[in-house]
Amino acid sequence: MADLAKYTIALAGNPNCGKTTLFNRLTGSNQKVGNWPGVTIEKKVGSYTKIKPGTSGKNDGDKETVKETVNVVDLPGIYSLTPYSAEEIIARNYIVDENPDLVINIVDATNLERNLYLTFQLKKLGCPMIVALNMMDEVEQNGTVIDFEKMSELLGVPIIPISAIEGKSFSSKVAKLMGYKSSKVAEGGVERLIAKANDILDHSYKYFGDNPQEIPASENKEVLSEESFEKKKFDPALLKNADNIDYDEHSAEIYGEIEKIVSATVREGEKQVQQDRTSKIDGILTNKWLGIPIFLVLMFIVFQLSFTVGGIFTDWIDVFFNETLAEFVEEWFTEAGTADWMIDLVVNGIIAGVGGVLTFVPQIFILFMFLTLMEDTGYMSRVAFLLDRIFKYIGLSGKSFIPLILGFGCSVPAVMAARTLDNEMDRKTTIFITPFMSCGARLPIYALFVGVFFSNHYGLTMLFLYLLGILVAIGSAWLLKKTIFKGPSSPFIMELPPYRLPDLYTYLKHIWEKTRGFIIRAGTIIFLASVLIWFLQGYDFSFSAVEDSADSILGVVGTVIAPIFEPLGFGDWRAAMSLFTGFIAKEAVVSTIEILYTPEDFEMLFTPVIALAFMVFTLLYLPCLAAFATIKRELNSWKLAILAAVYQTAIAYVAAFVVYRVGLLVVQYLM
Ligand SMILES: Nc1nc2c(ncn2[C@@H]2O[C@H](COP(=O)(O)OP(=O)(O)OP(=O)(O)O)[C@@H](O)[C@H]2O)c(=O)[nH]1
Ligand SMILES: [Mg+2]
Repeated sequence: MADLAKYTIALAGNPNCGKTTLFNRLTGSNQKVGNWPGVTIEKKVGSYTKIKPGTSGKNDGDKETVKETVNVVDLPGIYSLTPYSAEEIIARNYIVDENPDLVINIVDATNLERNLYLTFQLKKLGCPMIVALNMMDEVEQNGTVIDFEKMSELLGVPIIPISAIEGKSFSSKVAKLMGYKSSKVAEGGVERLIAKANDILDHSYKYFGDNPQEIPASENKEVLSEESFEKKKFDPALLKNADNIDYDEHSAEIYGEIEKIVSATVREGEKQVQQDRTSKIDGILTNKWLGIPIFLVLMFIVFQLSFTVGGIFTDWIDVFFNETLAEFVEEWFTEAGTADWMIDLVVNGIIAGVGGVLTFVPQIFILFMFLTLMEDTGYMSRVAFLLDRIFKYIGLSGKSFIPLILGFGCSVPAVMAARTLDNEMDRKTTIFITPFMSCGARLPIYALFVGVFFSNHYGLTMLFLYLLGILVAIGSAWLLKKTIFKGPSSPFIMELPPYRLPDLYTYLKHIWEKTRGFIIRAGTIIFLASVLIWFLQGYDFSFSAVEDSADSILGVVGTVIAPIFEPLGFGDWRAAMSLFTGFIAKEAVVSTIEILYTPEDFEMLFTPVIALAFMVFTLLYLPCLAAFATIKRELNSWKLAILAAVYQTAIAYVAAFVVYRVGLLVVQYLM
């Protein structure tokens, strides 16, 4: 098999038209799909293999099968080739500069008028292309009929109707089970699309030019002989002018043309299934008064579920690590005559540290289930819409809310998602405030503390922490927009996609990927952090073992630092050091606590008020190393990145102080 890719196909289309869904189907990848525009912000490359023409003589002894690799590039969505924001420029430049051998232009068939504009521009550019008319399942549900052949003739490009979500095999069966009306027209569409793409690649058919007459009619396509076969790119000279083309020239005429094509080829159905469903659901979920309370109640339910349902599994895992596994290893090692320090490292370092984090996998899993569902159904863009009113008031675009919600998962992709904001000041502000959104890695910290100190009010305490994060983010945005990132904000133009059932297969795969990521972190970075913490708490500066961990390296350093946190209630050196290891990864706070504290000490040194102040501090203080590095990269400035970290930590300090003091007063007067 050839190692180097022989061909490259680029997937181009409007935002939210299903490019990544198709990409995942074509290449077996698992890139992020979500029901809102602007999910993909970087180009992603995957590949599939095809058989080299003339080599597939199955029973022909002479000819072995030679496979060729076709690279498929998933691009961010664009409305036109005159792009505005960073991720649109990536997509546009890829098509213009990298000369892909073929562009598959994915068109949302439920929204032809808007989507075909890009098709016209791609034609203007002159690259070889096919149109994949996606979402055919939805088109058919409405009873709409499209005359593809005629449309293909009028447009001058081959058109293949597909339903990327039904894709192939397992997924399509699950899609049906989930209530998807499978699309008759699009059945096998993805396979037909691949065949057509291969056909074009094999024969270097050139479908391009503004002039449909130039497109070879199917019967007199130039078929290359096997010997003379060589990869032929379309004439790059055509693209030399790519930068000089005024893509928006004659846009009124183009829209006129599109209207003609659509009215000549589309017979609208009677029903408007998606629209009706969407407006019904939106009547409640985006209601002016009910919208936000419903969102809060949903969050509360999720936290409560993660505690009650996840809690059952959490207990089992806890018993497994702290009793079954720890005892087994200890016995086994003792019998084998393993050195005491080694037993201590494995049992009290690794098992306690890594196990302490893994205990919370079920809780994380349930939270991810909800967040992913929010993203996949389209509810997330509604929340953005609801909060737009508040955001507008503070001068920030509602678009900022998407990176913010992604921040509930992990700050790294969330900070990157701020690229979708075209306004530079809005983008920087969003990057600054995204880490205030409580990421998944912080959940184990709360789960640990809330489980011990607030088990009767689990959902409420969690909701309080998450809301505090949101409020601090909003307040900070207001402050930043008034000071260092002054400037007008761009209007919110995100369209609300129709509600869609997620494709169960992709959905489960996404949750699994996220959970797996969490488990892998526990096995790698938390593993190493646990070993390090174990060493630092067991040895002093001359590397000799210490009896009392207060004399250890960690103990000595911690004792110097701890007074800083005294006013916040947790001036204990162990708590202080856990905040430091938390910079490596947030879960390491839990590992450190598990390694350093005995359960008795833990419950004695923390009270509910101190626990709350501690959680508030971990919620708001500087994010982990990976997030910090991302912030630095995206802001492209050490100065700003450090400023962000200092700002976040200062806010955390003040907030934890307030919570602690107010908490003490409340306890004093009420209890
Ligand atoms: N009903 C239906 N939904 C689809 C189909 N293809 C994609 N979707 C859904 O459309 C939404 C958007 O899909 P994506 O693949 O993320 O779209 P994209 O074009 O990559 O979007 P951006 O990366 O934001 O530009 C998701 O909710 C998909 O599940 C389809 O054929 N039928
Ligand atoms: Mg995408």
